[in-house]
Amino acid sequence: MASERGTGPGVESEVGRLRTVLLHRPGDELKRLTPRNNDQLLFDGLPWVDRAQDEHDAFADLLRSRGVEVLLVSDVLTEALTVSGAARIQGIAAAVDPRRLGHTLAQELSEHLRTVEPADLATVLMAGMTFDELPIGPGGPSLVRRMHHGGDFVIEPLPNLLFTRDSSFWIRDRVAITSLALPARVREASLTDLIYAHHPRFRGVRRAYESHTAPVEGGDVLLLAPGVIAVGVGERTTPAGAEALARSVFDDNLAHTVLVVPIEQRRASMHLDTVCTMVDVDAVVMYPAVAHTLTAFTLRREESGVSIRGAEPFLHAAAAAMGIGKLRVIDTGLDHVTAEREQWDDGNNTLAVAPGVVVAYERNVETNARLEASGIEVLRIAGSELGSGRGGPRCMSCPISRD
Ligand SMILES: NC(=[NH2+])NCCC[C@H](N)C(=O)O
Repeated sequence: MASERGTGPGVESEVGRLRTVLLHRPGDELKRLTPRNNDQLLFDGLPWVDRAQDEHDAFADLLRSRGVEVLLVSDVLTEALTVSGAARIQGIAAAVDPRRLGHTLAQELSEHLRTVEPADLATVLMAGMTFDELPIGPGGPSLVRRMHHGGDFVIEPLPNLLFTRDSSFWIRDRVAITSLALPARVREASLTDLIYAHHPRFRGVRRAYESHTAPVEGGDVLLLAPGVIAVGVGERTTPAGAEALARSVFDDNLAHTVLVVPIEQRRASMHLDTVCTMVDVDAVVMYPAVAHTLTAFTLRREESGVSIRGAEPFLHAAAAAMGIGKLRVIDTGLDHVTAEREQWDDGNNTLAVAPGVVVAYERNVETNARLEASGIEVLRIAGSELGSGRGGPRCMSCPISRD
């Protein structure tokens, strides 16, 4: 079981020594991708699954070699489903959609899934199910069953589960279950919700941000310093989501300042962490094209309510909120084309395992060289297959405990 307790949960920064992290080893859900559905499922190609798993294993091993405890979604999900009947009911209810299946089939399928072993149920919840795979006999007549093609999904697969950053994140000792913006990802949060509600390891953990309406995704949330959070607003997190998150962290005393950062609404910059991640307590790596144009609204908790200032340059607003003279930007100084290519390949999407030590994709040769020239230690991983989902080391990890 992955449930022996290591360090207690809690995350207050982007860079404190990483103790425990939640990853998802890509599995059968990636085998569902075809040239017809990959766009909708938010992959830019069809990854070679075995190789993606090798790359991911190397990523997890690298983290372990640095003393990080790695929890895998499939393990904690299976464990939660094993110990809790309520978890099973919750997972099944979120996966079986009567609007799509009709009542007859939805009921039959739910009944069947209640009898399935936890590990197999976990697989169905992650990898989905096709009509061909429906294990149940004809039962009552179902027009739905007759009219769908065998390869159609009875339960949609969740290939983006790989990006554990987006479906939950921690602020201090609380976990936030996010509200994902795009249909292909909405159900992911039902699994993180289930894990944190029912896994014995997380018993008693309180929630942050309980709004399940306005979209907020973890890739948009950066914990710049204790009490200071940056939230990107663009393709995923909405203004209403950022506002709701700010109010909620103020109410719960988890932060005093939230910087709301508008980012371009396009795929290349879908989350704030695709253009900016922290590499040290006072340093970020940023996509050069936006480094000096990014702005921020500063929301502050005041006695009289919430004040809003700005927008003003992000780097100034951030340094002021963090109480430091200057937020260092590692100047990747790249020419436009290289910078754009490496941004697309998640060169700015680094995961800090300690201040000044980051995991990065090896393919972003120039960005990594600049990071090293600035004194940052870069731990390189392969990502030729993992990267086809457009996510790097930060997106693929949800820190649960940092010093
Ligand atoms: N935090 C991140 N940048 N996550 C990347 C998520 C990639 C995923 N394919 C999506 O489009 O949603």
